[in-house]
Amino acid sequence: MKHFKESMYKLIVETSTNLPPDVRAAIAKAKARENAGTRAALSLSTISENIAMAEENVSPICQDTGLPTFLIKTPVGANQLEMTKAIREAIAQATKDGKLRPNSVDSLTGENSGDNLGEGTPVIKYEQWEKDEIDVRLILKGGGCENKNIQYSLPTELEGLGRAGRDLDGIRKCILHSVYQAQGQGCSAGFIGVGIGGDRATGYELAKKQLFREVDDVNPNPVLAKLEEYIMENANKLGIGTMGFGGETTLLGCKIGAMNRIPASFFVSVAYNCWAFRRLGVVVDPATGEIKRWLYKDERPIEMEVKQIVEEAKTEGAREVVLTPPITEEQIRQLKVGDVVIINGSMYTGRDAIHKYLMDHDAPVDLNGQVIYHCGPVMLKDDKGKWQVKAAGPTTSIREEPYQADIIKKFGIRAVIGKGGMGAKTLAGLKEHGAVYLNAIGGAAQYYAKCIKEVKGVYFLKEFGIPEAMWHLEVENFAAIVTMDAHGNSLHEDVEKSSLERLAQFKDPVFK
Ligand SMILES: O=C(O)C[C@H](O)C(=O)O
Ligand code: SF4
Repeated sequence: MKHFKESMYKLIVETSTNLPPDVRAAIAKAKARENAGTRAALSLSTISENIAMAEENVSPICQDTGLPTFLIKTPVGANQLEMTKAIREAIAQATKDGKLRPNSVDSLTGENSGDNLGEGTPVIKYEQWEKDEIDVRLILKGGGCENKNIQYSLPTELEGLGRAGRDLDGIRKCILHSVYQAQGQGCSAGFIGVGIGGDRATGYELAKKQLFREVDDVNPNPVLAKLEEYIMENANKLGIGTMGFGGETTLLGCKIGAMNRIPASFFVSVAYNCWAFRRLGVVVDPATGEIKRWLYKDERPIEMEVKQIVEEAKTEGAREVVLTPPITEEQIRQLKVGDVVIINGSMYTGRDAIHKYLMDHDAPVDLNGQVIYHCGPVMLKDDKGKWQVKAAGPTTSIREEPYQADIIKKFGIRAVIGKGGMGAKTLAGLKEHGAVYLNAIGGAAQYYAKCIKEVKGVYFLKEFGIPEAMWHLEVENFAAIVTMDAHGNSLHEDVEKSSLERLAQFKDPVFK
């Protein structure tokens, strides 16, 4: 097993930087369904470009490299302790090399371990089998989509759909609802794994296991195969679309598994995965630890499609407005939902720790007229001690909802960039104080990293760690869409409302 650690390192880097062919094909198919020039088509073009860039740069597709989760099958008698040790070393090395973001945070102290190792991270699960080879599969599932996982306990009442009973039709309603409630916040279009039955823990485990299936396999259970087909067809009628901007594709894959339950419990558990569905595997020789073959890596003729998509990218007919901070209130009041804003100059990252901190402390810099970017980047110091941006897409903004309006007011911030939209309190704050919310494309971490020309400084790095620190960035041509303006309009509110109306069309029983 001399080469096992090296094989695991290769698997981690490849999973973080190179999306598997089945996922790419699903995204290319989605793009083909959208009308050219729409926001959805533009977003999918950016996503496709980002996928190609990540592969070329051997850098993370998305800055959130998630919770590494390994599923391993070993021959009877394989030394699992030795394998775990090698995996942990490979994880630490990949983190040091900027292929993974340091993502392991002490839940009590908030301290980031810095190397992705800690109590419960990474997750490694072993099973034994009769074959004389080791099968290692890895998923890097980010936090934004993980937060959109949902578990239903039947019977239940669902908004838009009414009563969901303890039968196949109740299950159908839960799954449709799970896609609706995620809106664009888990970086739609997404993939879902569904677990029917079990207890609360094994139900979610079964749901996550479904994510290891190939996107276009057919469920061996004909009842579940029919349900998967139904969900794929109808969830895409909800109109939530890529990033929640509206559009034809909301769901890219649906895989359902079932297990027994005990009489009193009936759970339907849904694991939501963003479009940046990083899942790969290898078959390893148990004697040498070398990779014998890759899994999920069939050859598909999709490269052409990706290139073609990139060429089409500039078809959007929206108004483009260039802004250079500090931005004035007058400039902001002229913007409206749908405008594309191009930022040149300074912006500051700020996410959960910074927002909480700024509520009752001063900012380390003058934020008047400035732009806050909800982003936890992957950063590496080069030989000269200068910070380099390895990946820098937006994080889910709704987590800052309790703070955002107050912080805009307190510091005179004019624009907030993030993804997934924000709520009523922020919308009112934008109107009152003259600010806008700009939606960047979630997961497009290479695309945005390229717009960052320089890291001008960093605050609170020691206190909060790399993802949560406040990074002062110099950007050029950083594009984002106004989805909440200073006049009380919110695209997110509109899409949520219309998708709820559309959800209601699935109220009547289908599976009796
Ligand atoms: O933590 C992040 O960078 C992003 C997160 O995955 C999210 O989707 O909000
Ligand atoms: S930012 Fe979006 S694409 Fe990246 S991990 Fe989070 S949900 Fe996935």
